[in-house]
Amino acid sequence: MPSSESAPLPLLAARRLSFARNESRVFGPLDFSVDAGEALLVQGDNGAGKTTLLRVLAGLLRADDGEIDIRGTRAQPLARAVTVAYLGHLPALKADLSTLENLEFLCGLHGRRPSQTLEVAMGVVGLSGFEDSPARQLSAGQKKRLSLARLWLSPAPLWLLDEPYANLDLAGIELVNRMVQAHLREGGAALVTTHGAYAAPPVRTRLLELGKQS
Ligand SMILES: Nc1ncnc2c1ncn2[C@@H]1O[C@H](COP(=O)(O)OP(=O)(O)OP(=O)(O)O)[C@@H](O)[C@H]1O
Repeated sequence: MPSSESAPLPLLAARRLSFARNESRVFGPLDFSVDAGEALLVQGDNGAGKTTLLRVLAGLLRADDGEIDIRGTRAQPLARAVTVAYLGHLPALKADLSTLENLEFLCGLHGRRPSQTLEVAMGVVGLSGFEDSPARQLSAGQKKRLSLARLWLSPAPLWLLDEPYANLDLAGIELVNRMVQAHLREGGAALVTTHGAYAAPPVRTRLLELGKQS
């Protein structure tokens, strides 16, 4: 007898997803899904297409073929905007605004979890005391931490993290892993790109390897 309760739909599902530049395939066709409460580790060598895949999932690039569903429905721009938080290689900060003003600006654009304050987020990422510093005065690792504070404040359940460990010291790497763990515990999900498994967050993880398909 069929169960009256069906399994929850994956937060994100991709089918036959592929991307090409100048008729040369960058990745795909790929099939994968990510459930709430789990991480998908996207691995591959330099140039394998990890950043390109995340940009396609974030809606910044258009796939050549395939489908992307969010909770079982074809991903429309509005659904992506409220579902996805994208942490790219570049920090996306306003150099002349203070760290706190940057967070205010970004929360104005992307929203904020009501349970969190900007000051608490600054503390979570180890930037207490830097509230009034202009973003341009931050080191590369501090800029990454400020981007992590923005992520921490985001209400979006799906994190797309492109090389989140880059520029971070050991404590920063542990911070990313703790943030991912906490996010997944609260029902979120994360796609994390990395060159190797060395810094993978200790959470329920699926693996997607790019550059291996024929
Ligand atoms: N804007 C662009 N124009 C043309 N080709 C590009 C562009 N961006 C990336 N590529 C090419 O697309 C391929 C995939 O690049 P991508 O940045 O997605 O790889 P990656 O796996 O993220 O690499 P890395 O580990 O070095 O960050 C590479 O061959 C790259 O040269």
